[in-house]
Amino acid sequence: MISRLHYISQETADKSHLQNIEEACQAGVDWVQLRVKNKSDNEVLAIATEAKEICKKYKAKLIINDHVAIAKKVKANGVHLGKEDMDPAEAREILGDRPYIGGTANTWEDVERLAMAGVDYIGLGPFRDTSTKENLSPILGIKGISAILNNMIIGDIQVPIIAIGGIQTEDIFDLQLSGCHGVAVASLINLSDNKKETVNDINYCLPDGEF
Ligand SMILES: Cc1ncc(COP(=O)(O)OP(=O)(O)O)c(N)n1
Ligand SMILES: Cc1nc(C(=O)O)sc1CCOP(=O)(O)O
Ligand SMILES: [Mg+2]
Repeated sequence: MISRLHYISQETADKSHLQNIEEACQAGVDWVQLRVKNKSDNEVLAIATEAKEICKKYKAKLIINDHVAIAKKVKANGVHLGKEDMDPAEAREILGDRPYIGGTANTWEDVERLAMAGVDYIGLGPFRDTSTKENLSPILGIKGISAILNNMIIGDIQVPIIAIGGIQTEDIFDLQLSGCHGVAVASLINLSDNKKETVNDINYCLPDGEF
């Protein structure tokens, strides 16, 4: 089952990826994407190994951003791959059937391509501007996201869509009404002064149940 809330790790001014992951898990997230940038493969592997232990303790799924070999080594629950990353079909060959493979889309053509490639979910964004990621694709807003979701209905494409990029709690009802399966957030949780309350508020806006 693809969770409706995807928590994305970040280093913040005073906390490491691992500290933020532990706090997010304590606050109740059950899907953690480890997104480490600008570190060597060995450093990412070391962080991923510890992240796996934290996720195991809290029964959360661990998804590794970008690094397929590291996902395999630490027996992560899946990988998230962007346009510049490994092709999802190649990742499937390496990882086998079980792990989740997610892909990033910014356009309808991206969604069609990823659906054909057999990804398990699609991260669709950016919803709005955000300083969490460099070199953002064009901003979609609710109109852009709704247009793509309508095309999916017309084309009978049924891959869960996870909206991403600058999402705040008050955006989530509209995103959910537009047909998104869920949302992915980094700074909303990582910078929160009360992570439990933030996670509860996000979950309140998302329906229960399986896709
Ligand atoms: C759920 C989700 N959606 C999109 C992304 C972006 O992935 P990518 O395009 O590979 O960019 P980076 O995250 O690697 O900068 C994501 N990570 N998660
Ligand atoms: C990792 C990422 N990918 C995006 C995309 O549009 O593909 S936006 C984004 C950043 C998400 O972090 P925050 O919730 O802090 O904005
Ligand atoms: Mg990437």
